[in-house]
Amino acid sequence: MNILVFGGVGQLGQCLKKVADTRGIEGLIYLDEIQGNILDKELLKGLFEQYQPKYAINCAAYTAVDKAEDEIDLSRLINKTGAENVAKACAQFNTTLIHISTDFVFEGNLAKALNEEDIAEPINVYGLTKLEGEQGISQITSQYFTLRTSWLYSEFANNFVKTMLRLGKERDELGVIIDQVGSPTYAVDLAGCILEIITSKSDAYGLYHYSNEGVTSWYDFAKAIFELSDYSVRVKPLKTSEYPTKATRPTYSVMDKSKIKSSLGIQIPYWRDSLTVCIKELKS
Ligand SMILES: NC(=O)C1=CN([C@@H]2O[C@H](COP(=O)(O)OP(=O)(O)OC[C@H]3O[C@@H](n4cnc5c(N)ncnc54)[C@H](OP(=O)(O)O)[C@@H]3O)[C@@H](O)[C@H]2O)C=CC1
Ligand SMILES: Cc1cn([C@H]2C[C@H](O)[C@@H](COP(=O)(O)OP(=O)(O)O[C@H]3O[C@@H](C)C(=O)[C@@H](O)[C@H]3O)O2)c(=O)[nH]c1=O
Repeated sequence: MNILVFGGVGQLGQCLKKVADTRGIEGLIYLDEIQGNILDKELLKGLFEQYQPKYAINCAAYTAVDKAEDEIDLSRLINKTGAENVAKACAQFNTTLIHISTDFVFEGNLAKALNEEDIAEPINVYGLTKLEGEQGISQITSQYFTLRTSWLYSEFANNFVKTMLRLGKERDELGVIIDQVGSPTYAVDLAGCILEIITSKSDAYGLYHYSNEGVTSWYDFAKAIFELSDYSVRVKPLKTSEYPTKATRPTYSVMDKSKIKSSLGIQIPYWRDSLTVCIKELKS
């Protein structure tokens, strides 16, 4: 069984490789942005003809949240048009699409865990273009799983955990935002979830929320990163207004994961337990 992985050398792509190799799952083809450029329809057609994939996993995305504010066209091209291109190829070749989206589709102004039925009202360009991608896919094929996730980190590529550890080596004190709350997600856990969906051969297609269990702020997350890594960095709590960024981020972006647990039987680890695993991997 062939499985095409677009964005196969990004953070989630590398986590998929790690988990698939550990579990002995074969057939995944990891494509970088040249081998599997989701903007090149002819290239996609050739790949689908060659591999006749049962699944395509779309991890390819424009993920630079602040930069997206100045690069709306490029962000939309990759997150909307690119996702739609993959969906069209999937529809043509009877391939199931597994697509990844984000908690940043929500405004995040309510202290409530949001489910898949809640209205998405993005407050930044990245979130808007990811929502457009989700919507485009659902109009092209019914054979898709879109998984919204949040605050991804891992031992691979760039992410908040690795940024904190890098800055923690350079500075004695760091200021980190305390009034933005969400659920960190170990990308290795998300990769495991994706592979469970594939191996279960589920046809319960649709939109799902997946993050690690529990809720925290970026500040508390940073504190936990340093505690578990035995770094003696002082972390200063900042209000959002004290750490200006180009893109506005949701204040409360916690997702309700009941649907993925009940419909697909996915078990989800608690964020701090998974962070402990990741920090151990980074130390080893
Ligand atoms: N990171 C996070 O915190 C979160 C991510 N997500 C979503 O999860 C998914 C995976 O994210 P993550 O692995 O962290 O992101 P990464 O940025 O690590 O990986 C995305 C990959 O897509 C590649 N890419 C960009 N443009 C194209 C293109 N035209 N064709 C093919 N590949 C392309 C990038 O290549 P290059 O680097 O060369 O541009 C990169 O390798 C994305 O859909 C993202 O929106 C959701 C919530 C949180
Ligand atoms: C580096 C740094 C960041 N921050 C804040 C800024 C921001 O509010 C928060 C996280 O910053 P980052 O830029 O690392 O993360 P950011 O790019 O906002 O992360 C988001 O990425 C996209 C792709 C998603 O889909 C989201 O789920 C989410 O993970 O931490 C500090 O307060 N202090 C710091 O030293």
